[in-house]
Amino acid sequence: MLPPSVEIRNSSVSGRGIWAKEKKEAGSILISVKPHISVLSNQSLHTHCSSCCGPAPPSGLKRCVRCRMVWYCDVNCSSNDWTLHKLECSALKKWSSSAPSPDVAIPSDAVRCLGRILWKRRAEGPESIWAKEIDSMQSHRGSLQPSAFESHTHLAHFLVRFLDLSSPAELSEYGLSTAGDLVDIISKFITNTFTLTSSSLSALGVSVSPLVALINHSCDPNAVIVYPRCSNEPSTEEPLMQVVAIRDIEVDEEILTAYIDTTLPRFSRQKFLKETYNFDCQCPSCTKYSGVDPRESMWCPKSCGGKCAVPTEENSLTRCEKCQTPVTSPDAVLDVLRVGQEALDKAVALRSRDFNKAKQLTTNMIPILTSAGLTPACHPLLALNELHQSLLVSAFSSNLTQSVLDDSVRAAAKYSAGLSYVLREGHPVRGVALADLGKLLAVDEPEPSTSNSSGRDAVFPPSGPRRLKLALETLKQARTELYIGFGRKNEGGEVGKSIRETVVSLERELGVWSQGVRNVLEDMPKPLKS
Ligand SMILES: C[S@@+](CC[C@H](N)C(=O)[O-])C[C@H]1O[C@@H](n2cnc3c(N)ncnc32)[C@H](O)[C@@H]1O
Repeated sequence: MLPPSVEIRNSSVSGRGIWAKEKKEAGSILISVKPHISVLSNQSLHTHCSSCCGPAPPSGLKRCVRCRMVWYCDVNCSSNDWTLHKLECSALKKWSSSAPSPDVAIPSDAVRCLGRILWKRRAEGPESIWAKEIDSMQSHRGSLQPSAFESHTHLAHFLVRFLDLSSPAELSEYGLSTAGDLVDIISKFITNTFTLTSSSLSALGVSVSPLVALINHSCDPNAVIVYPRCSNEPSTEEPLMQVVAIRDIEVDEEILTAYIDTTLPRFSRQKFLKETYNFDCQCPSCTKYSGVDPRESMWCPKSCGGKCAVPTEENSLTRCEKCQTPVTSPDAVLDVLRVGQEALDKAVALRSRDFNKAKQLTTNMIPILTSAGLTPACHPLLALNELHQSLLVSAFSSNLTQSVLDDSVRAAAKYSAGLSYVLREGHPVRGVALADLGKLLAVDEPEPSTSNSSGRDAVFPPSGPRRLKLALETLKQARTELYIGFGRKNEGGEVGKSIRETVVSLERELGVWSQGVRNVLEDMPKPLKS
């Protein structure tokens, strides 16, 4: 159901879209729906519930006893999912028994999601509202990009195997008359699917909502899609998908979200949008960016405080926007950007297989990119700092030393600083990054510095009470941003909730510390009055 404050309109450039009928403030929830279908990724299947998509409850998840591949919070969640799961349960068993190796024993989330769409379509009937809403989603069947042929063919091949179809005639059971109809449903899926995320924005799988899929794209969006998860309890309403305004939206303004990671440089964004969504983005960030784009920026070679655009193959002569000093060795910068991207791709791929190698790569690469002059907002330095922070934090459980903690704080601070140039205030990614930084600053220091010298004070991160004060300020800023990004009504979602307690305990701790100092001062011998 479309809320009364928004409406569907047509645009000559981007087809249908959703427009605001009322003025909406930043942090307003514009749309709140349960997606038609949500499916966990293979990695999340045993850590999250396949019905409400929430994390494992304290008592642990319970596995489906038949296929032994999907897990649920409890019997309520499993029975809520049963009407759909019963259709896929035997298909999952069959797939796994014929899989050539254990790492391909479960079909991808895309194949499982398409399977669920088709099974549900068959169960509801092609004339049902549910099926009509799915059918109404945009398809690019007639104008597929050559680069998309392979992914569509792959998906079609695996889907046919998953549904156990032995002839094209069997497609009719699902309301599809030809192989072209299969391509159509795959194109609808690719064009209109969202990443299902946790309450702290980790990718969990995919979801499909024909209503939210009506929203068009901008690289500088005025709204975001979140799954704030306001209760830890399993619920039939979850996963709840919400579209939240991240800045004030005027009457008759189009609501726009970003389909892609907008911290990427323009070339990568445009390539991805063309290949996956079949359009050339004409948003202001792609066409009218004035000044140096922070995603592709480096510091002035003369350190005047200004920035230069990083050189590209097409334009190697770039200058500081403030003092006009040219970038002296553009080829060296181009090499560093290329090597940095390769290291990022390799570290992401190694992350789950060889954690230490991934950490070594980010540890070695970040100083090279930094000393080449890239700003913390520049790609791929921003992404490397994010990855480095998360790799260091994963090392906490085995070995928390002061230096690992300080390195994590520094990486988190650089990541947050970089994001602040690229994403507007209130973007949930900024809010979560600030919350992570604040929480790291609030971790008990294994070996706090006892030095009060001014030299030590200049070092980042500070130690002792100055560190706690910084933690408190960071968490308060995070709370402000999370209230926008995850919706004011949701009070910042689960991340907002999780930092509230830390803020209270930090205020208490700092209050106790200040009182302690006052007591010591009062106890000091007073100078004798002359
Ligand atoms: C999720 S759908 C959005 C709704 C779609 N406009 C419709 O009519 O159903 C995504 C598709 O909308 C179009 N689209 C979205 N944002 C666009 C934009 N900024 N410029 C041009 N086309 C856009 C593209 O065709 C894209 O593949």
